[in-house]
Amino acid sequence: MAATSTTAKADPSGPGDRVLTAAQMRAAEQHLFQHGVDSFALMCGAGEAVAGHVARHWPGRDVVVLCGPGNNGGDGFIAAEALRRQGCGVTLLALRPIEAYRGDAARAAAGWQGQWLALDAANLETAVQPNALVVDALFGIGLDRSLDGAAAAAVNRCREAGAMVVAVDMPSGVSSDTGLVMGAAMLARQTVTFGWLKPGHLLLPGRLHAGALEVVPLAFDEASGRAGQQAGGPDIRCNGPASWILCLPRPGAMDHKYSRGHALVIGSAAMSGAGRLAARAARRIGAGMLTVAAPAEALPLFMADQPGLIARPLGRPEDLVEILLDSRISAVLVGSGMTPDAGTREAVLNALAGGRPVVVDGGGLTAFADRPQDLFVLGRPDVVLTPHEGEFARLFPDLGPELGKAARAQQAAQRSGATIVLKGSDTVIACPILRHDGVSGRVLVNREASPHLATAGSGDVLAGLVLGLLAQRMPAFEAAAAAVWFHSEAGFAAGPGLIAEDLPEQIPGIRRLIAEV
Ligand SMILES: NC(=O)C1=CN([C@@H]2O[C@H](COP(=O)(O)OP(=O)(O)OC[C@H]3O[C@@H](n4cnc5c(N)ncnc54)[C@H](O)[C@@H]3O)[C@@H](O)[C@H]2O)[C@@H](O)CC1
Ligand SMILES: Nc1ncnc2c1ncn2[C@@H]1O[C@H](COP(=O)(O)OP(=O)(O)O)[C@@H](O)[C@H]1O
Ligand SMILES: [K+]
Repeated sequence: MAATSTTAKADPSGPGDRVLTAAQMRAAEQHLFQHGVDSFALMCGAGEAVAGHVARHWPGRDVVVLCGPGNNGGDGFIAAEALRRQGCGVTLLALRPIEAYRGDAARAAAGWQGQWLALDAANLETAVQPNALVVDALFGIGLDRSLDGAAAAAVNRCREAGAMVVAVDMPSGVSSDTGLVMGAAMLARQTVTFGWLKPGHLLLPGRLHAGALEVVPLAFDEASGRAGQQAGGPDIRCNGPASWILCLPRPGAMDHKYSRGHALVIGSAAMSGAGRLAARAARRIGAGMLTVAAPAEALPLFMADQPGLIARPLGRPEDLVEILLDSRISAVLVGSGMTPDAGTREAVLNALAGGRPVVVDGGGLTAFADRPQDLFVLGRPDVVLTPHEGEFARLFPDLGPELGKAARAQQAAQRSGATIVLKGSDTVIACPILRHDGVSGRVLVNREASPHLATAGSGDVLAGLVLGLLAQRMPAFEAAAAAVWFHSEAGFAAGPGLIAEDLPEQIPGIRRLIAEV
């Protein structure tokens, strides 16, 4: 079931759940070197770990090792020699002549006792036979341009031959910071990485190229991870209960329905289903009280669906202002199922002016496409914007995919002053608050979600989950992250054939499992 599988999925995230960019990784490495760790010993540890991984998964199999020009290639030489010594048939193809290697990679290359073959078309064709086992040690975190020439030919040959690829650190061709494919990229069955996961292992399409992940800690420890992240860039982590469980609301004996949070959903007549789904989700995640404010003609639909909610008519914009005079309302959702027009814009602005935490979703986001600045209320991290890619592009047209999803969400959070949930199979949650220790902001990447969530109304459920947690006074970044996690767990639990209506009904079971942790 979902929550158990998530526990299993959380294991390979290495020491802690940090995710380091290439620059942070290099800073972590420097920290180790300053504390007496030898760089060649680190490379030997990496290469031997790769050899161990291959020997464990494919005992006795012949293997082709492809070595690039830098330290990733260095890891490859060490792995190749370790496998050769264990008696495996190893064919090694190197992108450079041996005399071109420098530093630790040169030392590792000198230790290779087998035949030196150039990585060229002829050798590739001979060595990479159908179903070959290939260790990809071409490029790791040092990839700085698109693959071409022999490296691109190696990717093509492995693909043509249906080779089983084990990637060293990164599948070559995938940017470790963005997860984007640079020209061409290996499609690995498994990736063995060092220290911590990199954003490119989690973000699409990199996640699909990396396959199953194994993180080998080597000498990296908490202090070097912290030093790495403090060197610059965001504090990126995998989204999971560790990031928010301490502030997940739990009802107590002294609670009553109002103290558990009074959530307000602004519903629409045109697409009432969105508000109904969101309301259901907010209640299932624990909001004690839920009011829907919607055009009078839609109210019977809400009431028939859910006898436990309160429905109030919303005719003129002032009605919302009046409803918000009720100080017990502790969070508001606006935009789900609403048309992106001037009326919706006014509703969003009125909701924001109410001073309560607000989730702005769907039409509430697109309504600001031609004036995004009007939506950006700086200093309001309790405002959560939940765009999918299309909505994001309308609000932040200059933050294009080439920046990578983690950086895009982080920059959007800084610009808007709001908590950002950039949705997808690799949903990223970004906090606008800068940390005191020089780390430029917190970012969580949701590792995986059920593709069955790609169905109409699923985003409305997510918005309702965020609302329900905000209403219970969970801090916005944690509420958004927990909602994304519950949503993806609900997707796994409901499984094939799920419709959005199923998702809120999965929440109590998942919540129960969390309580047991
Ligand atoms: N940083 C660490 O903490 C550790 C790093 N190790 C290994 O070292 C790797 C990083 O090594 P490097 O910094 O040398 O980087 P890489 O070996 O990933 O690649 C850099 C080299 O490739 C060249 N290059 C980059 N893109 C290219 C392209 N598209 N076509 C042709 N050449 C290209 C660069 O000019 C440079 O020579 C890691 O990925 C990992 O495998 C491990 O040995 C142990 C720990
Ligand atoms: N392929 C996918 N795999 C996993 N999750 C997905 C996938 N596609 C969409 N989702 C998730 O489903 C939800 C869809 O939201 P959204 O696009 O707003 O749809 P709607 O407005 O129809 O509810 C988001 O939470 C998103 O992260
Ligand atoms: K690689």
